[in-house]
Amino acid sequence: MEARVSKSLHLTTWISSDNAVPTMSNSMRFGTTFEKKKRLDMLKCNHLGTIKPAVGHRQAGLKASCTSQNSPASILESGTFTAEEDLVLKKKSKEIEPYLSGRCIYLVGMMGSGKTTIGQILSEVLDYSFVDSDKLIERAAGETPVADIFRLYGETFFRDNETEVLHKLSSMHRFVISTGGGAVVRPINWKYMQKGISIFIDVPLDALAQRITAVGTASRPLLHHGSGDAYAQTFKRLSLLWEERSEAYTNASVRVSLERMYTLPFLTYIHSLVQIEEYLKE
Ligand SMILES: Nc1ncnc2c1ncn2[C@@H]1O[C@H](COP(=O)(O)OP(=O)(O)O)[C@@H](O)[C@H]1O
Ligand SMILES: O=C(O)C1=C[C@@H](OP(=O)(O)O)[C@@H](O)[C@H](O)C1
Repeated sequence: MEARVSKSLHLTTWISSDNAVPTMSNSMRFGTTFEKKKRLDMLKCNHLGTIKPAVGHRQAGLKASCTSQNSPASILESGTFTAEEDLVLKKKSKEIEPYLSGRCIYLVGMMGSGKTTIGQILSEVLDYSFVDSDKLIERAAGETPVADIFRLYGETFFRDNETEVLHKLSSMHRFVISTGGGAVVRPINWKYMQKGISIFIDVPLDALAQRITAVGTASRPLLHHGSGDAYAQTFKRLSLLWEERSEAYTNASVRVSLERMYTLPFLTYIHSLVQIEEYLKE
């Protein structure tokens, strides 16, 4: 099956050629070598592949996000933080801004470490746009969920497209990018991510296994398992992946360890910003 589909999803047109942020009309286009059924899916879904532009000046005060459909318009305004915490986060982000110079922020870390959750809030605080690389891959495949991409086309196909997505994103500015947990394994991906600042969200495996067991493994094909104790199996699989990947995570510019504070959201964010600041001022 894998051999019959395009090697990549040709994510060509959603980034404008002059390296500016994508416009509302920049949508993903799909490869011409896809098998017939896939072409039909693509035609059906072609209108979905749009990334909203970075909100440079907060005209609407809200954040464009690939995953915003079911979220409150603004997480910062949703009561996640107290007014005081909100102010502290905004003050810190203002201090960082001149050093950041619009560079993208890549969040890396194991499945369930909170890359998406943290990334959405960081993007709001920094007045960046947020994007989840898995969502871009899914979108380019006609809204095919990651689990189905793995099942239908295999992991190599998924990884090739992950690399292509990161390549395209590497010419962007003012994006916080939540990457898939395995994006760190290919050295070429680091070449792209090093155009921006990468943050490794380091969470203990037992906390990851608890979170993932709570939400199930349906969307995480590498953790699918049969019957038996779900927590034990998830923990075991995460441990194996960790053995393969732990070294690759050390390539990140910054490590945010949530070992002791992963249940305190505000500290997570301020800690991430302070770590970015320290790195940028080095
Ligand atoms: N700091 C945190 N404390 C507790 N649970 C969290 C935290 N961050 C994320 N989660 C939960 O863990 C799960 C995975 O988070 P997510 O942001 O999707 O991780 P990732 O993008 O790294 O896979 C979600 O159910 C989310 O609500
Ligand atoms: O660790 C991995 O190899 C993967 C992590 C997933 O992303 P999250 O880390 O967002 O769950 C997704 O990219 C895919 O299922 C593979």
